[in-house]
Amino acid sequence: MTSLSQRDALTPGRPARRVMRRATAGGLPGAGGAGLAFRLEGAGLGYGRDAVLRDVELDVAPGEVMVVVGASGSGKSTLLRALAGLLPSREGRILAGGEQVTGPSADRAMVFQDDGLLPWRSVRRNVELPLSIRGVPRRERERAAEEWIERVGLADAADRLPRELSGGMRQRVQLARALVGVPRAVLMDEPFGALDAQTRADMQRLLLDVLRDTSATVVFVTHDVDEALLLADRVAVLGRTGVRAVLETPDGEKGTDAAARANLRERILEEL
Ligand SMILES: Nc1ncnc2c1ncn2[C@@H]1O[C@H](COP(=O)(O)OP(=O)(O)OP(=O)(O)O)[C@@H](O)[C@H]1O
Repeated sequence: MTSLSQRDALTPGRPARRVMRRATAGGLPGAGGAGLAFRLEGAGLGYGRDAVLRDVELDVAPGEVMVVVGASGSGKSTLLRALAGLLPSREGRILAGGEQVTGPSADRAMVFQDDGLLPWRSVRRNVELPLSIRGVPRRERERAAEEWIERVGLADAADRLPRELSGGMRQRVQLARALVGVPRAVLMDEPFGALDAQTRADMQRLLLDVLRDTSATVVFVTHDVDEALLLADRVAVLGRTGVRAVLETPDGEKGTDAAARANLRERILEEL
């Protein structure tokens, strides 16, 4: 069993504070639905002969923002890949919405640090992509893309190519592309890691703002403890081979209670 300290034992199925967020499905057919619950049961993950994470027990409640922190190489991206269905578990089970994860799904959108946008497609066409793949009729996907491009503040850049955008703008496109299809979960791997401090703060605010209107579950990987405190409902700390602790952020608006926040920050740093 992974070393979850007693005081930090997670509560399986704990209702997320943000479960009641409104889904902006934008009328898309087959889109949306409640946030996805994830469950890892004795999961073992690794590459070839090398085990990275062993015997991981973790529950992510529908609609919550679970931020995963840990030292470099502790397996944060590995965990995220497994939730995305890009890496099979070697032991135990990984469940999404009660079903075993066997591969990627449109229900689970990913956002990476390096933007992964298609360089030959404009902002507009990149944002439409998940809807095109799903066969959403042109007019509907154009309308949904337009709405999200506006939402992330890129209305004036909709016809530009990715190379004509700043790093922060490219991450805005990624965010719009991830959310346009109204996924049930968004898996984010250090999405703001390469941005300067000011752009990063802007993106964090934008993310909190757009998530308020979705019911998607979010699993967000970061190195940055302050980013974790700002965004998380709960923070999972990875140690050498597994989840060391799962810590709840204070109730109320995230990050507003300075003393509780400082205390939690200390505890996260102790566990790292
Ligand atoms: N494709 C791969 N093939 C083999 N080993 C890999 C692969 N990807 C990652 N690893 C190894 O798995 C371990 C965990 O890597 P992972 O990228 O998940 O860690 P991380 O916590 O996300 O690190 P960082 O914070 O530096 O991004 C590392 O030892 C890494 O070298």
